[in-house]
Amino acid sequence: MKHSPIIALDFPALDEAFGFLDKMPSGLWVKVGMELYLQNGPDIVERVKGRGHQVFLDLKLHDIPNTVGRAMEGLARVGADMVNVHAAGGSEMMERALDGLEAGTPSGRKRPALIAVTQLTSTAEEQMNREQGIPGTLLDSVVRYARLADEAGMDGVVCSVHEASAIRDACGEDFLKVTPGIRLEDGDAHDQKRISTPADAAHAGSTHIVVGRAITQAADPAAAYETVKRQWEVG
Ligand SMILES: O=c1ccn([C@@H]2O[C@H](COP(=O)(O)O)[C@@H](O)[C@H]2O)c(=O)[nH]1
Repeated sequence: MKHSPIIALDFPALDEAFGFLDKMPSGLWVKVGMELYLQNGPDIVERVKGRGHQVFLDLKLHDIPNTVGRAMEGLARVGADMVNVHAAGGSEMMERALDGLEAGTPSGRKRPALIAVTQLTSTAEEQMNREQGIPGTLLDSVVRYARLADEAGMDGVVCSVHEASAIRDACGEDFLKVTPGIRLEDGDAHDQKRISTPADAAHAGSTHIVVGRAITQAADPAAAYETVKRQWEVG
């Protein structure tokens, strides 16, 4: 199932993020990442949600199982709709993250979706082989992490569009495939290595696309958002 594009609110300050949102339609999916969260604190999530948006809190937790489990218990109270960890932390860490999230979610509130980052979209295969010491193809590594995440009870993964269809085959249609690295045709890749267009993402079976600079740095962000949304919906 395709969800609305998630806009990455990669701004340092609250007033910049809200200034941006003032120009955008209501009822968006937005992503609060480390930049905004660490400089503005947990309240940022409720404040963005108070404006009628759904929030993916992208903190990519990666630590020992006990630490991640306890951190997730706290994060469950912050009010995000989706949170994440790094699959490289291992199955025990992911299981403890899920336990923490379930324990911390206030009664009557839906548990946030929990997804695991496979290989960052800024990682290229050669770099993975050389720097992480993981041999073989990037696709194999991503699918392996996706299976591990599925077995640990995660609701889905963060991957690039290039791996989405293989993950659908391995983990099923309902397993979330949240895909950053989205660019409009001929857009600047910046630091991303595995990029794709919204239409490619729709064809590959992404369930969510995450779009930052292609919208936030556009001359007309609202128009750029509409273009992304149209291409994603039409596929
Ligand atoms: O593998 C990953 C995981 C997370 N991200 C995040 O998505 C956005 C992408 O921003 P762009 O400006 O569209 O490149 C950004 O917030 C990253 O932290 C990712 O890119 N890749």
